[in-house]
Amino acid sequence: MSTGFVLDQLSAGYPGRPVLSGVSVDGIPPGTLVAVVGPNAVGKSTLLKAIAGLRPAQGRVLLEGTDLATLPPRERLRRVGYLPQALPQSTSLVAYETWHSALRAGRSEWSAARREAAIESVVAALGLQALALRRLDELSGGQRQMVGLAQAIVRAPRLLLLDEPTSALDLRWQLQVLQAVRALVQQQGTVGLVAVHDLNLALRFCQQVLVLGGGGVLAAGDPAQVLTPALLQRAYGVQARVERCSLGNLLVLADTALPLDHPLSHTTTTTTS
Ligand SMILES: Nc1ncnc2c1ncn2[C@@H]1O[C@H](COP(=O)(O)OP(=O)(O)OP(=O)(O)O)[C@@H](O)[C@H]1O
Repeated sequence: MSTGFVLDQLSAGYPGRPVLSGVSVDGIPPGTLVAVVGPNAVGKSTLLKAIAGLRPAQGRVLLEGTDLATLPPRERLRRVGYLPQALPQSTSLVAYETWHSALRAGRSEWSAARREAAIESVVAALGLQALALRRLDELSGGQRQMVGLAQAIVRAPRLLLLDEPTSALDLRWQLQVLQAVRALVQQQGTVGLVAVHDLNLALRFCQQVLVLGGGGVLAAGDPAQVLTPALLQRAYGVQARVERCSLGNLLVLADTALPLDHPLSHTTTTTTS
């Protein structure tokens, strides 16, 4: 029985607008956090939605040897946790109730005690104690983003898809959230795909990176090897350096935006059909 996560020739898009064509990813082992990166509109959200089963797609998504398209919707919901890019709706429910709803929908077989324990564990991991009894319509954008993240994680999915989970978070919470997500992924043997714009977060927290470009995969693998100045120029149309900081961590320093018509700029590339 094969383990981990495989994308086999996945194509997805919108009526009259193909976005991704033939995206393949070799077996990603359990316990791996993968950064999905690339310029605006390249298809990061489309990819995560297609994997989650929220957009029609051609090709196969295999998780632990199972083609997700063959699963009944309820079972797919159980195995796949998805955090959309949009912040959770502002409702009068308190955060704790939204986590319970997520468990009722995705883990109805769990006992009440197990559900309570799952919520407590995620609240502790993300540091959300102060938010548990707050109404969503009284929270800031960043606080709502963290509540939504807990909803995706609390069901202990085997595949976690997070679309820009740190976009509304301050510096401290970006670190706290990605540290917690990486630890959960490793402890639970989950595969996590996280769309991020901040390449330094990808370098710091993700074991693999998937760089999208031109309707497919531009590069994939160990972030420290993949995110080179040449790749950054090709993918984003920027001149950038990758240097080690005083702690020994690699950092991307983007220096110059190349002109839009620069021959190596991604902006000259169109998506394939
Ligand atoms: N509902 C939709 N209908 C038609 N086209 C769409 C729809 N949603 C997205 N698109 C188009 O699909 C392409 C990919 O969008 P997507 O949101 O996947 O990009 P992204 O890489 O996540 O971008 P960003 O970094 O800006 O969030 C874009 O050209 C976008 O305009």
